Amino acid sequence: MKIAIAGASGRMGRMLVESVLSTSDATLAGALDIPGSPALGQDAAGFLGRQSGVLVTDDVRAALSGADVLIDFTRPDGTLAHLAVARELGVRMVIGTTGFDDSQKAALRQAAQTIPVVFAPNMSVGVNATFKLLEVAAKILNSGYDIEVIEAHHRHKVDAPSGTALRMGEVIAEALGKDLKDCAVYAREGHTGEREEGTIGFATIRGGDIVGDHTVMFAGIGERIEITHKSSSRVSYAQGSVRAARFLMDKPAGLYDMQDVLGLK
Ligand SMILES: NC(=O)C1=CN([C@@H]2O[C@H](COP(=O)(O)OP(=O)(O)OC[C@H]3O[C@@H](n4cnc5c(N)ncnc54)[C@H](OP(=O)(O)O)[C@@H]3O)[C@@H](O)[C@H]2O)C=CC1
Ligand SMILES: O=C(O)C1=N[C@H](C(=O)O)C[C@H](O)C1
Repeated sequence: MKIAIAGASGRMGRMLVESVLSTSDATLAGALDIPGSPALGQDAAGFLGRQSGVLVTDDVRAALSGADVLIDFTRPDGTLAHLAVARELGVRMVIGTTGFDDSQKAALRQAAQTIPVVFAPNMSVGVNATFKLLEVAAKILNSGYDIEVIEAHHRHKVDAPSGTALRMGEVIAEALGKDLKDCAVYAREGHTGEREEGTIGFATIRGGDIVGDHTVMFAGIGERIEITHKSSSRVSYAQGSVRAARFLMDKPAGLYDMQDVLGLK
């Protein structure tokens, strides 16, 4: 697999460069970053003290020209711009970026009619297993339990709640036969009144270098159940992304997620 990486000098981009270079069936085919990035013109593996022979560029076409798959962990507007070029060139995409609004998600779905795309808010096997556990828990604890999703991330994260927390909410809502849009409570402040039955609450913590923690609490009377996943390194996201790239190699156009990649559907 010839893999290009967008956001190559970002936190995930660097982890992806390292993962691709250490994967025997993968080669680094391109490294993209945003215009003005100090990484432009540098070797993509320079931060590791290594030479990959791939220079970081802001020329999307050049970065994608020799690639089978683009792995993109950037920002929604950047991802959609890269997706337009990937679609033209027939390059598959693995998208880990979070924070898309509904119209941006619609644009993504449309592009996936032409090229195969894996789009997932969390590429780790552990989080995807947790989604399954939540589905089971929500079905069993379907009444008498108040559901709260609590997430914590590093101080640099720009979107909230995290894409993973939102997906957890969607998985739970779906298991309960609801739409998250109708039952989510994203903020509480001041005189909020009592908790409304059947809602799913979200709480966000931002601080330091926390990689990514998610807890779902099912709070009943006399007991509560908590299902927690904690990331201690971004390596699981990067390895999941490479696995997703491999999955896409023989897939037709369409929108896939990590549950498809891991065979959990
Ligand atoms: N699905 C998953 O498993 C995971 C998803 N994520 C998501 O991935 C995204 C990136 O996270 P992270 O690596 O921590 O972020 P960083 O800010 O560290 O990296 C983002 C990279 O993209 C570049 N960039 C920023 N804006 C644009 C743009 N408009 N167009 C092109 N490139 C751009 C940045 O350049 P510059 O620094 O110069 O601005 C940087 O190189 C986030 O949305 C995050 O939530 C993160 C971890 C796991
Ligand atoms: O920004 C991050 O760091 C992460 N973002 C993803 C999200 O929004 O869920 C995945 C992971 O939690 C790390």
